[in-house]
Amino acid sequence: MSSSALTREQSSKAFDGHQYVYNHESSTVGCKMKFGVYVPAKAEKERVPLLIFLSGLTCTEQNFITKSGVQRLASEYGFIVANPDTSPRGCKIEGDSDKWDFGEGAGYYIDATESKWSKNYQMFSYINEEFYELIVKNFNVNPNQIGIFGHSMGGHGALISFFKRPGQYKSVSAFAPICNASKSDWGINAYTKFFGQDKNLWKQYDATELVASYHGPKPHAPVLIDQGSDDNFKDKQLFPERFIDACKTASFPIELREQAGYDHSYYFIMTFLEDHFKYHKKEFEH
Ligand SMILES: N[C@@H](CCC(=O)N[C@@H](CS)C(=O)NCC(=O)O)C(=O)O
Repeated sequence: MSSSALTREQSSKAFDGHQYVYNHESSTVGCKMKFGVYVPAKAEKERVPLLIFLSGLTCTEQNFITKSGVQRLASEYGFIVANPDTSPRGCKIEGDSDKWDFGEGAGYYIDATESKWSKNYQMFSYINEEFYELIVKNFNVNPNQIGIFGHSMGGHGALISFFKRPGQYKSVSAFAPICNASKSDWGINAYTKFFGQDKNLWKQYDATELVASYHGPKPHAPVLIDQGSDDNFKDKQLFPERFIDACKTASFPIELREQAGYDHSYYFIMTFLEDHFKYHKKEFEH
Protein backbone atom coordinates (compact mmCIF):
# COMPACT_ATOMS: atom_id res chain seq x y z
CA MET A 1 0.00 0.00 0.00
CA SER A 2 1.10 3.56 -0.48
CA SER A 3 0.04 6.19 1.98
CA SER A 4 -1.52 9.13 0.19
CA ALA A 5 -1.96 12.72 1.32
CA LEU A 6 -4.91 13.62 3.49
CA THR A 7 -7.30 16.42 2.51
CA ARG A 8 -9.28 17.95 5.35
CA GLU A 9 -12.97 18.47 4.55
CA GLN A 10 -14.30 19.33 7.98
CA SER A 11 -12.91 20.59 11.28
CA SER A 12 -15.33 21.22 14.12
CA LYS A 13 -14.35 21.84 17.72
CA ALA A 14 -16.27 19.49 20.01
CA PHE A 15 -15.56 19.32 23.76
CA ASP A 16 -11.78 19.71 24.19
CA GLY A 17 -10.90 18.27 20.79
CA HIS A 18 -11.87 18.32 17.14
CA GLN A 19 -14.07 16.25 14.91
CA TYR A 20 -12.43 16.05 11.53
CA VAL A 21 -13.45 14.56 8.20
CA TYR A 22 -10.69 13.81 5.70
CA ASN A 23 -10.49 12.26 2.29
CA HIS A 24 -7.61 10.52 0.56
CA GLU A 25 -6.96 8.61 -2.64
CA SER A 26 -6.92 4.95 -1.67
CA SER A 27 -4.60 2.69 -3.63
CA THR A 28 -6.30 -0.37 -2.09
CA VAL A 29 -9.86 0.29 -3.26
CA GLY A 30 -8.96 2.55 -6.20
CA CYS A 31 -11.06 5.59 -5.35
CA LYS A 32 -11.28 8.58 -3.04
CA MET A 33 -12.28 7.51 0.48
CA LYS A 34 -13.60 9.69 3.29
CA PHE A 35 -13.27 9.06 7.01
CA GLY A 36 -14.07 10.75 10.31
CA VAL A 37 -11.56 11.13 13.11
CA TYR A 38 -12.05 12.71 16.51
CA VAL A 39 -8.84 13.94 18.12
CA PRO A 40 -8.99 14.86 21.82
CA ALA A 41 -6.82 17.64 23.28
CA LYS A 42 -4.80 14.99 25.13
CA ALA A 43 -3.36 13.81 21.81
CA GLU A 44 -1.57 17.15 21.42
CA LYS A 45 0.70 16.20 24.32
CA GLU A 46 1.01 12.43 24.24
CA ARG A 47 0.23 9.27 22.32
CA VAL A 48 -3.31 8.11 23.09
CA PRO A 49 -5.38 4.97 22.43
CA LEU A 50 -7.22 4.53 19.13
CA LEU A 51 -10.67 3.07 18.57
CA ILE A 52 -11.70 2.25 15.01
CA PHE A 53 -15.48 2.17 14.53
CA LEU A 54 -17.01 0.41 11.51
CA SER A 55 -20.55 1.39 10.52
CA GLY A 56 -23.34 -0.70 9.06
CA LEU A 57 -25.34 -0.93 5.85
CA THR A 58 -26.20 2.33 4.10
CA CYS A 59 -23.83 4.41 6.27
CA THR A 60 -21.16 6.87 5.26
CA GLU A 61 -18.57 8.30 7.64
CA GLN A 62 -21.27 10.75 8.77
CA ASN A 63 -23.76 8.50 10.57
CA PHE A 64 -21.58 7.59 13.53
CA ILE A 65 -20.16 11.07 14.07
CA THR A 66 -23.52 12.86 13.80
CA LYS A 67 -25.77 10.38 15.64
CA SER A 68 -23.86 8.54 18.38
CA GLY A 69 -22.55 11.36 20.57
CA VAL A 70 -19.09 9.79 20.41
CA GLN A 71 -17.23 13.11 20.78
CA ARG A 72 -18.07 13.62 24.48
CA LEU A 73 -16.75 10.16 25.32
CA ALA A 74 -13.68 10.39 23.11
CA SER A 75 -12.80 13.67 24.80
CA GLU A 76 -13.38 12.34 28.33
CA TYR A 77 -11.51 9.10 27.78
CA GLY A 78 -8.77 10.77 25.74
CA PHE A 79 -9.17 8.37 22.79
CA ILE A 80 -8.73 9.08 19.09
CA VAL A 81 -11.77 7.59 17.33
CA ALA A 82 -11.52 6.97 13.60
CA ASN A 83 -14.39 5.79 11.41
CA PRO A 84 -14.01 4.92 7.74
CA ASP A 85 -16.67 4.75 5.05
CA THR A 86 -18.45 1.44 4.46
CA SER A 87 -17.48 0.85 0.82
CA PRO A 88 -15.71 2.27 -2.20
CA ARG A 89 -17.80 4.92 -3.96
CA GLY A 90 -18.13 6.32 -7.46
CA CYS A 91 -16.55 3.29 -9.13
CA LYS A 92 -19.55 2.85 -11.44
CA ILE A 93 -19.71 -0.92 -11.37
CA GLU A 94 -22.97 -2.20 -12.81
CA GLY A 95 -25.21 -3.23 -9.90
CA ASP A 96 -23.30 -1.36 -7.19
CA SER A 97 -26.15 0.97 -6.30
CA ASP A 98 -29.34 -0.92 -7.12
CA LYS A 99 -30.00 -2.14 -3.58
CA TRP A 100 -29.26 -0.67 -0.16
CA ASP A 101 -27.79 -3.92 1.15
CA PHE A 102 -25.14 -4.47 -1.54
CA GLY A 103 -22.42 -2.37 -3.16
CA GLU A 104 -22.08 1.30 -2.29
CA GLY A 105 -22.65 1.66 1.43
CA ALA A 106 -22.52 -2.11 1.78
CA GLY A 107 -19.00 -3.42 1.19
CA TYR A 108 -19.07 -6.09 3.95
CA TYR A 109 -15.41 -5.47 4.87
CA ILE A 110 -14.23 -8.31 2.60
CA ASP A 111 -11.64 -8.64 -0.19
CA ALA A 112 -13.66 -9.71 -3.24
CA THR A 113 -12.21 -12.30 -5.60
CA GLU A 114 -14.68 -12.15 -8.51
CA SER A 115 -13.12 -9.96 -11.23
CA LYS A 116 -16.12 -7.63 -11.51
CA TRP A 117 -15.68 -6.53 -7.89
CA SER A 118 -12.12 -7.38 -6.93
CA LYS A 119 -10.47 -4.18 -8.17
CA ASN A 120 -12.42 -1.96 -5.78
CA TYR A 121 -14.13 -4.09 -3.14
CA GLN A 122 -11.02 -4.71 -1.03
CA MET A 123 -12.42 -3.27 2.17
CA PHE A 124 -10.78 -5.85 4.45
CA SER A 125 -7.32 -4.86 3.27
CA TYR A 126 -8.30 -1.21 3.20
CA ILE A 127 -9.38 -1.19 6.86
CA ASN A 128 -6.67 -3.40 8.28
CA GLU A 129 -3.74 -2.11 6.22
CA GLU A 130 -4.09 1.19 4.40
CA PHE A 131 -6.57 2.93 6.70
CA TYR A 132 -5.03 1.50 9.87
CA GLU A 133 -1.52 2.59 8.87
CA LEU A 134 -2.72 6.00 7.72
CA ILE A 135 -4.34 6.73 11.09
CA VAL A 136 -1.36 5.47 13.09
CA LYS A 137 1.04 7.49 10.94
CA ASN A 138 -0.89 10.76 10.83
CA PHE A 139 -2.30 10.99 14.35
CA ASN A 140 -0.77 10.66 17.80
CA VAL A 141 -1.76 7.02 18.37
CA ASN A 142 -0.27 4.66 20.93
CA PRO A 143 0.24 1.59 18.71
CA ASN A 144 -0.12 -0.76 21.70
CA GLN A 145 -3.62 0.50 22.50
CA ILE A 146 -5.73 0.01 19.40
CA GLY A 147 -9.23 -1.46 19.52
CA ILE A 148 -11.90 -2.03 16.89
CA PHE A 149 -15.67 -2.06 17.20
CA GLY A 150 -18.69 -1.56 15.01
CA HIS A 151 -22.39 -1.88 14.33
CA SER A 152 -24.25 -4.53 12.32
CA MET A 153 -22.21 -5.04 9.11
CA GLY A 154 -19.52 -3.02 10.95
CA GLY A 155 -19.76 -5.31 14.00
CA HIS A 156 -19.10 -8.19 11.61
CA GLY A 157 -16.21 -6.19 10.15
CA ALA A 158 -14.73 -5.60 13.59
CA LEU A 159 -15.01 -9.26 14.65
CA ILE A 160 -13.52 -10.67 11.45
CA SER A 161 -10.69 -8.11 11.59
CA PHE A 162 -9.87 -9.19 15.15
CA PHE A 163 -9.91 -12.90 14.25
CA LYS A 164 -8.06 -12.62 10.94
CA ARG A 165 -5.36 -10.27 12.26
CA PRO A 166 -4.30 -11.88 15.57
CA GLY A 167 -2.58 -9.33 17.77
CA GLN A 168 -3.24 -6.31 15.55
CA TYR A 169 -6.07 -5.16 17.81
CA LYS A 170 -5.90 -5.27 21.58
CA SER A 171 -9.68 -5.35 21.90
CA VAL A 172 -12.92 -5.82 19.97
CA SER A 173 -16.60 -5.25 20.71
CA ALA A 174 -19.81 -4.91 18.72
CA PHE A 175 -23.35 -3.58 18.58
CA ALA A 176 -25.81 -5.95 16.92
CA PRO A 177 -23.18 -7.56 14.66
CA ILE A 178 -23.92 -9.78 11.65
CA CYS A 179 -22.50 -12.87 13.34
CA ASN A 180 -22.79 -15.54 10.68
CA ALA A 181 -22.52 -13.58 7.42
CA SER A 182 -22.11 -16.58 5.13
CA LYS A 183 -25.51 -17.91 6.29
CA SER A 184 -27.54 -14.69 6.43
CA ASP A 185 -29.57 -13.47 3.44
CA TRP A 186 -27.55 -10.24 3.27
CA GLY A 187 -24.30 -12.18 3.26
CA ILE A 188 -25.44 -14.92 0.85
CA ASN A 189 -26.45 -12.29 -1.70
CA ALA A 190 -23.23 -10.29 -1.28
CA TYR A 191 -20.81 -13.24 -1.05
CA THR A 192 -22.27 -14.89 -4.16
CA LYS A 193 -21.35 -11.72 -6.05
CA PHE A 194 -18.00 -11.05 -4.35
CA PHE A 195 -16.69 -14.67 -4.20
CA GLY A 196 -18.81 -16.77 -6.55
CA GLN A 197 -19.76 -20.24 -5.32
CA ASP A 198 -16.58 -21.08 -3.37
CA LYS A 199 -18.08 -21.49 0.11
CA ASN A 200 -14.63 -21.85 1.65
CA LEU A 201 -14.03 -18.21 0.78
CA TRP A 202 -17.36 -17.23 2.31
CA LYS A 203 -16.33 -18.84 5.59
CA GLN A 204 -13.13 -16.79 5.71
CA TYR A 205 -15.27 -13.71 6.26
CA ASP A 206 -17.69 -15.08 8.85
CA ALA A 207 -17.16 -14.47 12.59
CA THR A 208 -18.91 -17.69 13.65
CA GLU A 209 -16.64 -19.73 11.38
CA LEU A 210 -13.46 -17.79 12.22
CA VAL A 211 -13.67 -18.09 16.00
CA ALA A 212 -13.48 -21.88 15.67
CA SER A 213 -9.95 -21.69 14.23
CA TYR A 214 -8.71 -18.62 16.11
CA HIS A 215 -5.47 -19.21 18.02
CA GLY A 216 -4.39 -15.63 18.69
CA PRO A 217 -4.28 -13.73 21.97
CA LYS A 218 -7.55 -13.81 23.88
CA PRO A 219 -9.07 -10.73 25.49
CA HIS A 220 -8.83 -10.46 29.30
CA ALA A 221 -12.50 -9.64 29.86
CA PRO A 222 -15.16 -11.32 27.69
CA VAL A 223 -15.70 -9.54 24.37
CA LEU A 224 -18.71 -7.24 24.73
CA ILE A 225 -21.63 -7.71 22.33
CA ASP A 226 -24.79 -5.62 22.82
CA GLN A 227 -27.94 -6.67 21.02
CA GLY A 228 -31.35 -4.97 21.20
CA SER A 229 -34.26 -7.33 21.86
CA ASP A 230 -36.52 -5.35 19.50
CA ASP A 231 -34.06 -5.30 16.62
CA ASN A 232 -35.99 -6.50 13.56
CA PHE A 233 -32.83 -7.91 11.98
CA LYS A 234 -31.81 -10.04 14.98
CA ASP A 235 -33.36 -13.38 14.05
CA LYS A 236 -33.24 -13.02 10.26
CA GLN A 237 -29.78 -11.59 9.61
CA LEU A 238 -27.64 -11.25 12.75
CA PHE A 239 -27.85 -14.66 14.55
CA PRO A 240 -26.03 -13.73 17.79
CA GLU A 241 -26.79 -17.10 19.42
CA ARG A 242 -24.89 -18.99 16.71
CA PHE A 243 -21.82 -16.90 17.43
CA ILE A 244 -22.14 -17.35 21.20
CA ASP A 245 -22.37 -21.14 20.75
CA ALA A 246 -19.28 -21.13 18.51
CA CYS A 247 -17.38 -19.01 21.06
CA LYS A 248 -18.32 -21.41 23.85
CA THR A 249 -17.15 -24.40 21.82
CA ALA A 250 -13.87 -22.59 21.11
CA SER A 251 -13.49 -21.41 24.75
CA PHE A 252 -13.34 -17.84 23.50
CA PRO A 253 -14.55 -15.38 26.15
CA ILE A 254 -17.68 -13.48 25.10
CA GLU A 255 -20.56 -11.67 26.77
CA LEU A 256 -23.82 -11.13 24.89
CA ARG A 257 -26.03 -8.57 26.57
CA GLU A 258 -29.60 -8.61 25.30
CA GLN A 259 -30.86 -5.08 25.87
CA ALA A 260 -34.64 -5.10 26.39
CA GLY A 261 -36.68 -2.83 24.14
CA TYR A 262 -33.88 -1.46 21.95
CA ASP A 263 -33.98 -1.58 18.15
CA HIS A 264 -31.19 -1.53 15.54
CA SER A 265 -30.69 2.23 15.45
CA TYR A 266 -28.11 4.76 16.61
CA TYR A 267 -30.38 5.45 19.64
CA PHE A 268 -29.39 1.95 20.79
CA ILE A 269 -25.73 2.63 20.02
CA MET A 270 -25.64 5.97 21.88
CA THR A 271 -27.22 4.32 24.94
CA PHE A 272 -24.46 1.75 25.38
CA LEU A 273 -21.51 3.48 23.75
CA GLU A 274 -19.86 4.39 27.04
CA ASP A 275 -19.87 0.75 28.17
CA HIS A 276 -17.83 -0.05 25.07
CA PHE A 277 -15.36 2.73 25.86
CA LYS A 278 -15.02 1.29 29.39
CA TYR A 279 -14.51 -2.18 27.97
CA HIS A 280 -11.75 -1.13 25.58
CA LYS A 281 -10.07 1.07 28.23
CA LYS A 282 -9.81 -1.92 30.57
CA GLU A 283 -8.30 -4.09 27.86
CA PHE A 284 -5.78 -1.37 27.04
CA GLU A 285 -4.61 -1.40 30.66
CA HIS A 286 -3.32 -4.98 30.39
N1 LIG B 1 -32.23 1.07 4.83
C1 LIG B 1 -32.63 -0.02 5.65
C2 LIG B 1 -32.09 0.07 7.04
C3 LIG B 1 -30.63 -0.08 7.06
C4 LIG B 1 -30.11 0.07 8.45
O1 LIG B 1 -30.80 -0.09 9.45
N2 LIG B 1 -28.84 0.38 8.52
C5 LIG B 1 -28.21 0.55 9.79
C6 LIG B 1 -26.95 -0.29 9.84
S1 LIG B 1 -27.29 -1.98 9.37
C7 LIG B 1 -27.82 1.99 9.99
O2 LIG B 1 -26.95 2.28 10.77
N3 LIG B 1 -28.48 2.90 9.26
C8 LIG B 1 -28.11 4.30 9.26
C9 LIG B 1 -28.65 5.11 10.38
O3 LIG B 1 -29.50 4.62 11.17
O4 LIG B 1 -28.21 6.26 10.50
C10 LIG B 1 -34.11 -0.04 5.72
O5 LIG B 1 -34.70 0.94 5.35
O6 LIG B 1 -34.65 -1.07 6.19
